[in-house]
Amino acid sequence: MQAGGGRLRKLLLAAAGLQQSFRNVGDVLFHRSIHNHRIKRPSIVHKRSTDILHDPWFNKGTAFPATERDRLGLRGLLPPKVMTFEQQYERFMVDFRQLEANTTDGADDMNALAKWRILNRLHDRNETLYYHVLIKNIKHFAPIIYTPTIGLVCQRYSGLFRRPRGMYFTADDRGEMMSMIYNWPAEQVDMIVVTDGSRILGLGDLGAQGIGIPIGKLDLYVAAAGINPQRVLPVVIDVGTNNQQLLDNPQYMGLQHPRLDGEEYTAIIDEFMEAVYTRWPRVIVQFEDFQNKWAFKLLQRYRNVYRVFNDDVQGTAGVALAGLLGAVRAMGHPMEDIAKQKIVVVGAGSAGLGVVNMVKQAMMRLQDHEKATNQFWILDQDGLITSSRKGLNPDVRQYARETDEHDGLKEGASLLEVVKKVKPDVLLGLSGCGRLFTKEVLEAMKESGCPRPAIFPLSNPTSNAECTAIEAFQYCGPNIIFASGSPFRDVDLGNGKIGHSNQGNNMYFFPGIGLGTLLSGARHVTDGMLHSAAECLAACMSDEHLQEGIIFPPIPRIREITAKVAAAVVKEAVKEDNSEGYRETNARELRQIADDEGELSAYVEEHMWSPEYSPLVSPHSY
Ligand SMILES: NC(=O)C1=CN([C@@H]2O[C@H](COP(=O)(O)OP(=O)(O)OC[C@H]3O[C@@H](n4cnc5c(N)ncnc54)[C@H](O)[C@@H]3O)[C@@H](O)[C@H]2O)C=CC1
Ligand SMILES: CC(=O)C(=O)O
Ligand SMILES: [Mg+2]
Repeated sequence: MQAGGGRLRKLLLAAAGLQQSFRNVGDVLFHRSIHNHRIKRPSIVHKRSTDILHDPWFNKGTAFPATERDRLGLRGLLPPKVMTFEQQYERFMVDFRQLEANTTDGADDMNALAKWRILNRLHDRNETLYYHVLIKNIKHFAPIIYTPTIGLVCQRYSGLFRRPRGMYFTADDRGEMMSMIYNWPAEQVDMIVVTDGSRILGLGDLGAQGIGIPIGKLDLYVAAAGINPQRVLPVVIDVGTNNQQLLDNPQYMGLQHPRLDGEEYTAIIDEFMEAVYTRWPRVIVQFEDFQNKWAFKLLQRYRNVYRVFNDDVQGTAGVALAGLLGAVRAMGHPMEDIAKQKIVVVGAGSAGLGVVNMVKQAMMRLQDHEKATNQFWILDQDGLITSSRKGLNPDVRQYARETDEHDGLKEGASLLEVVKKVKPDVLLGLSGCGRLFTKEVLEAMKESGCPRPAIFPLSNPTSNAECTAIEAFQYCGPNIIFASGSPFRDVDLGNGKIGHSNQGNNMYFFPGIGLGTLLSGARHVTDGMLHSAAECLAACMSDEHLQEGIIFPPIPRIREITAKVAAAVVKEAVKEDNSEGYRETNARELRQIADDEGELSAYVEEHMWSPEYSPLVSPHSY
């Protein structure tokens, strides 16, 4: 009997063990008591003792209350003092501030890397506290877990790697991906950010080390969009690298052969997509930092089949469009006047072309501007693109300037020549090439005649920005509207005046697109949803702020702004009849909710995860 009971217990334990390998999806759910009190529902943990302390999802460290210490076999395994969540937060921040104070003489990047290490260790230990720290200090920490520091982290990732995060699919996994995907411990995944590491920020091909970017983007999904961190998955698809330094580096942790290309490459991405959508049919996949050669092709290949978008092409476009609409209003014109702006874009890659396409569509939407393509002058590394350029792909050809135009600009004209002749209103950099907006270029912009020229050096990280905020204000004058991809400090213009430095980064956009797509259950991410999001982001700014040159909301408001953007996305998806509903809310109910602004924002906010501890109960203890 006893032996049989023992076997049964073993079987039950084995079953529990199996469950252990699947994390308990910790949606924050509240129960309303009969007295209408909000009571936190417990999470069931299929672990005990030190296994709980080593699981960042369940670990509360010193905050485990005495009852849980008894219930979960933790008594004696922690220092005696039971701390509150806020006390833990304070303890972390005190320690962190001490480090900052003690390393101010260190090199900037060492300082930033040290901060990243500390945050990363907290992430590994206690996810709830990590996201609390991140959300409360988003302005201070976004530059660490995201651009610019994450660029440095990616460059050094083979050395920095300690504990795995996310999944690696490689060219060697062909034929295995459909089963590999089940190695991921979460039963449900809502958001995947995937890169092939081929163009990480403006830093080029970093191969498997590019995993830092999906991790950073998904941290923002959690912090800004309230996506449950148990339901996100960062992925790198490693098809090799063409970066010679990585190929030669014995410490490099990726595949050390040249990148696969052509049909071999697409077969790998196809297999990955099929695997992902077989296991999680409703997941949203964000493509990130794919080289230009593949970014548009993959987007076209999948956008009508799966719930996907490309952040560099579409996210950047959305944020740049919102910024330009703001700049037009700051000039004292109505938004529709965007159609009259003369826009010089440096960089004809995924981001540059994505922006131009979306701004063109906005010009046509807002002002029925048939010749919208005429408003753009696009340069790449060979200078101004004209119709006499050989081998132009059709996406770029539509914007190529005619060489017989009255301004007399020739094929390959330099940026300085273009700015001098065109006298643009907007100068936008998405070249990945630092310092292209030279003193002379900026001075020429000052002479353009535009009362408030927009200077947008959007390339990342900071070292790749086309100019700094100080340079822009110094050479182009105090009236400019300035936005950069990575953050710069505001500039002291003297006489108590401030030159505002906006961060024009897709971080204001992609979290709302992802959240809105999720909560609407949209079948596809449509252009209409992207435009509604951009117009919503632009509308977040008051005329007073715009007059001061502030065209994007401050980073600490990112969660509130993301909720608004997500609501605009849900509304548009419903309007387009592209929405299937989400969880218990079906498409019909969602239509009713979307009709009422208050109900819609409550619906969005209700579904945003916040870092809070929930009581833990173990099946072994009842
Ligand atoms: N602020 C933001 O939210 C975002 C910024 N970016 C940044 O934009 C940059 C470009 O990204 P992608 O378009 O994806 O790269 P890409 O590689 O697809 O395109 C780069 C383009 O810049 C051109 N270029 C390179 N050197 C140049 C030079 N010296 N003069 C003129 N043009 C030059 C290339 O010919 C190419 O057309 C990166 O630094 C990236 O970090 C990208 C996405 C979002
Ligand atoms: C911000 C971003 O997506 C990039 O620089 O690639
Ligand atoms: Mg990117």
